Amino acid sequence: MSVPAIALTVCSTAHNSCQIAASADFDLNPRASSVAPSSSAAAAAAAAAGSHKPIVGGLSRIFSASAGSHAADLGSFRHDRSDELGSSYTYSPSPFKCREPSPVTVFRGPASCSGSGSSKSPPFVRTPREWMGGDRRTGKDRPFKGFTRNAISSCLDYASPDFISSSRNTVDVEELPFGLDTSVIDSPNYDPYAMELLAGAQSRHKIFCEEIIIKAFYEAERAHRGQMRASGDPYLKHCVETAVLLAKIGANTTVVAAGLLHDTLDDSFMDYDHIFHTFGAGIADLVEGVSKLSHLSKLARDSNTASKAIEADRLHTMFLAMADTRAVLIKLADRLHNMITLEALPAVKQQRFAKETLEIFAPLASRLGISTWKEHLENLSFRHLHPEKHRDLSLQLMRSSDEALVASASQELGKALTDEGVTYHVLCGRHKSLYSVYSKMVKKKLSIDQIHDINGLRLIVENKEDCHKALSIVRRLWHEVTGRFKDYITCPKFNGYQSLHTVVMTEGMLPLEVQIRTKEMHLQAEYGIAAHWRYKEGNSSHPSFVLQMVEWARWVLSWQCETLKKEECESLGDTNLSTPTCQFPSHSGDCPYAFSQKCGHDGPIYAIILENEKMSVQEFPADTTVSDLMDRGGEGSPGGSPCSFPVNLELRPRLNHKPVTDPSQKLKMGDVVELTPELSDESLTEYREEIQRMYERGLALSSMHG
Ligand SMILES: Nc1nc2c(ncn2[C@@H]2O[C@H](COP(=O)(O)OP(=O)(O)OP(=O)(O)O)[C@@H](O)[C@H]2O)c(=O)[nH]1
Ligand SMILES: Nc1ncnc2c1ncn2[C@@H]1O[C@H](COP(=O)(O)OP(=O)(O)OP(=O)(O)O)[C@@H](O)[C@H]1O
Repeated sequence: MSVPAIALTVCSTAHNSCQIAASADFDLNPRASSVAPSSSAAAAAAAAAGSHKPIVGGLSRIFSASAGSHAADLGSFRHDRSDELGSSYTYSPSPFKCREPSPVTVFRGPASCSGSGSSKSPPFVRTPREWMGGDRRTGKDRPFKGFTRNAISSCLDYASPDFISSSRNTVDVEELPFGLDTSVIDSPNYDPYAMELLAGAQSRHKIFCEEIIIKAFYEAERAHRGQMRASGDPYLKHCVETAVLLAKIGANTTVVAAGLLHDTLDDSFMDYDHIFHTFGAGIADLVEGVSKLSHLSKLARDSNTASKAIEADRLHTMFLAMADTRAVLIKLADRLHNMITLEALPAVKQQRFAKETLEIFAPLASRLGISTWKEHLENLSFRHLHPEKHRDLSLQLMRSSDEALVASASQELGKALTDEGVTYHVLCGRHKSLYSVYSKMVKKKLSIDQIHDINGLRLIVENKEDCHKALSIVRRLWHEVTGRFKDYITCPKFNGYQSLHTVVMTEGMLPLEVQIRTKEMHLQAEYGIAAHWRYKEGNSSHPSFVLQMVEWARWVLSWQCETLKKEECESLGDTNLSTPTCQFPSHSGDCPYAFSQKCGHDGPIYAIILENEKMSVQEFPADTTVSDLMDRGGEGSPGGSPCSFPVNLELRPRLNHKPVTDPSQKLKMGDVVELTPELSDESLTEYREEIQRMYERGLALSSMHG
């Protein structure tokens, strides 16, 4: 596939730069540093992602004390679905729930939705101005009025150059650019913690000052009010943290708003229509996409798909193929925050989530090129799956890696290159992540002392000649370790990978791997056949449509993450910010990224087959219909349906939770097909009788208890 190089370049290093920006937030983060002669992507991303302006004075201070440390978060976790419930849960359904709510959350205190659960009409049918009710005029009896208004005014004035000196620290609600639900703000049960969360988010990323984001925040607050996580944290915190993760990798307002609302469909009274009417189709579809992915993930977890390599691999592909890539991004952020706060769950569930994260979500992050998230997900999973190994290796790594080494070596090399007149595009470094070190030791049966790339530098120069000049400078600066030099430029790897590699000994007697390549070689190493995610996935051979799809997904993300894209383009000396010619996710016929056009007729389809509540991810030819699926009964398994039902039982297929009315309907990637044997009339009668008996027993019991 011909892929415009620059757009793809952006994605890759953009994520490297955000790796740096995000590193302040996570203690398990890969520590990376970079020096670039042109505007440093790292510094710029750090500035964009971590702008800590004191916009709400005391508020932001309160927040940073509590939310700045993720260690403090390690007590909370979102319970993912009904089966995860322990007996300690209380659950109070709202009359406004449009779909069966998932008992994911623990409801404490007044278990109402939006504080309006007792109202006769859904709160969101009122106009925004109607929300301004009585005490808006009087200004009385608003427990957190000043508090709330300060937060809001600060955020609205945030971009103003004279904000700091401005004496105006409140704003009238009339001035807000959209109607605010003041019933939420004024509710006697209102928790100031929500405003602290908003102010804290604003201090961490300026996107939280945008109208649409504030609006999404209030809707999320309304939806999740009264819901708590297992740790005791308000549920809203999870939504905010998910959105902050997205903001920090440069996601745009649509994605961040959908991140705030990502659990509303599954875990609150809110429905698609409400989100659609309030925010439009873009955000509503994304939230729905995340909900769909959550359901699939739950099915996969129940069926232990993570342990079945082929099915797990199909699942990655399916996730990318069936949903808007941005929904996958939100799901990944959701999972990352859940992993950060995994401690609150019982050990068995920690294991299950950690395994699924390692097998399904970390590879997805890798495919999308979000290396920071990938490493976090892996490290956190590793810590839960192998706590002792994690601890031992952490201790060993403290000896083998030096925080300052990569940064100082990078500076030293940068200076030497400049002195010798060798121009370069990027000079960056990284410390190998804990899990990556562990995997390499296991895979290659090595001790930690035999891992030479724990500290690494990468230099991207203009041409081959400069590669060799740079190599000789490296050799002059440090002692080269014998036998570690590899010239993949003269002898490219079988997949076309090209680069010069060497290992040198630094002053502190720690090895340092140096990779030197040109821009073109780097693109090949990030996006071509030699792409890093494929290299890391090892021998797995993917159909071409999967490769195209991953390329497309990565590119779309880089396009969605505007900040990063721009910075990265600049850091590679290119400002050609090409945008797609067609509207995501559909493509015009001539769109070079229209992978679906190419694979539409001959690419296989992966669908989820549910039988007897057991799930499998199966592959079918492109044109498979529901009736083909039914007819396959007996082909694969003697006397059975595609999986296990005997042919003499008529199956009642349901496609994506609805009965199939047209069996000639074609299956699509990611479809969920339920095959349930038809119950005989006698069985149905028995079921009805049993239900009647249960009902009567219930009546008798309730009359006994008055
Ligand atoms: N993207 C990409 N990177 C590669 C590929 N092969 C090697 N690399 C990079 O180069 C590094 C070192 O590779 P090699 O010099 O071949 O080293 P090795 O044979 O794996 O042995 P070690 O240095 O001990 O890991 C890896 O850690 C990767 O970062 C490839 O096919 N694609
Ligand atoms: N010497 C280096 N300098 C800078 N970045 C590097 C270097 N080596 C690898 N990277 C990048 O660091 C990220 C993490 O890579 P990781 O350490 O997990 O694997 P790897 O070193 O590339 O491969 P392997 O573990 O097989 O040696 C990837 O984006 C990779 O491209």
